[in-house]
Amino acid sequence: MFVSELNMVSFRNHRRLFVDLEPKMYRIIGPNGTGKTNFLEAIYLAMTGRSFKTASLKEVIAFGEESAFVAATVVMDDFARDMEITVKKDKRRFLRDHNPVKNTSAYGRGMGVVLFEPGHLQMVQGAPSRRRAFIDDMLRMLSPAYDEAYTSYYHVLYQRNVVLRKLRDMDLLDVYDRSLANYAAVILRERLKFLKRMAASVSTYYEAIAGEGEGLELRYKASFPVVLDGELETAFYESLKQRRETDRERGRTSIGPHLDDLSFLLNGEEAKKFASTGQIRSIVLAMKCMEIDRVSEQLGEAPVVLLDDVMSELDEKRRRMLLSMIRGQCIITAAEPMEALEEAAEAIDLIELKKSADDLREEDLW
Ligand SMILES: Nc1ncnc2c1ncn2[C@@H]1O[C@H](COP(=O)(O)OP(=O)(O)OP(=O)(O)O)[C@@H](O)[C@H]1O
Repeated sequence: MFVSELNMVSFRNHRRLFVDLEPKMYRIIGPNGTGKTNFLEAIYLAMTGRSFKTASLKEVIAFGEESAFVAATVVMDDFARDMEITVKKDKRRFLRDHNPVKNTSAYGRGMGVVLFEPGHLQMVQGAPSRRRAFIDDMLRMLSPAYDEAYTSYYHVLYQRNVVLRKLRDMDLLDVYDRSLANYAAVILRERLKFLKRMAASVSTYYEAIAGEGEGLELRYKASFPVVLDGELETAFYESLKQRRETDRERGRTSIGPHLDDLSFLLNGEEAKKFASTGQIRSIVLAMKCMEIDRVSEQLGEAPVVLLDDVMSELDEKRRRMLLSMIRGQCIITAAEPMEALEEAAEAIDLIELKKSADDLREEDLW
């Protein structure tokens, strides 16, 4: 899969930019603040309908403008798809092959894009939300059923929390508990199935990167007692029911997939507490390699890979390992030139692109 054309207008600091791309590796090297990450954000947004920088899409509108526009032609299975997003202050429009699409799930269906940015290096030691986000983002891309359960779960969770804080309506709370249990069971089953499948591949990658014969294991840490037979939904509902009073005092739901965590064990010890910086980087890299593999396997073709400023965080061996994992289109940003990139990737010059986009006529863009 690859992006063959990318077009943006009033997108962050890019007033106008148009580029033709091929299914190969590109590098964008330039000083801080030139818009390298914004360029990757535009690709990610055009493919998925979501930004990896913000939940509030209107932030992508260039300062002082009324709207932002980003469009990409994505070639998948030798078939070109036109993806187009317009964001205004109070509304947004998603078009897939020129047809309006209501939600991001339908918009980005079948699109494969893997992002690796410095924040991901916090996956092992950072807050549990980072680990959940890693699994959730991947599963949402791979499984429409997961995506649906995930969106519904957070919607119901919000409503349950409102009832806990403001109302004393037990019947309503019961309706939310049953609904939450239904979505939680889907989320949990899919997460556990996924972890079981990916554990072996992550540990193989880890050994290849670290090369020290250390065993890496992944463990799911649930916030409530998990039963693994068909009773999961009922068991979670009962746990929620028992917690109603405590949850009411706290004003929030104290168990569920929104609080679960993942832990990494190196030779049986918690990596979060004991691993060295190098070992932690190897774990994250192993997770990313697994992600690229998994998305390729699911889609039957290599995803678009976006590497934002991570090369300088990796040593030469890990850089080369990562580059060797990438089969299809990949766009890599860095503030400074580096040997591995000069050899492997073609340059994209944002300044030159901006100059040539200035020559485009208005009607070519909208
Ligand atoms: N909505 C917006 N409108 C205009 N400019 C914006 C907007 N949002 C961010 N910017 C500008 O974009 C620039 C940051 O761009 P970006 O993060 O892509 O830089 P970068 O080249 O990746 O830099 P670094 O190497 O530091 O990561 C900043 O100068 C910021 O002010």
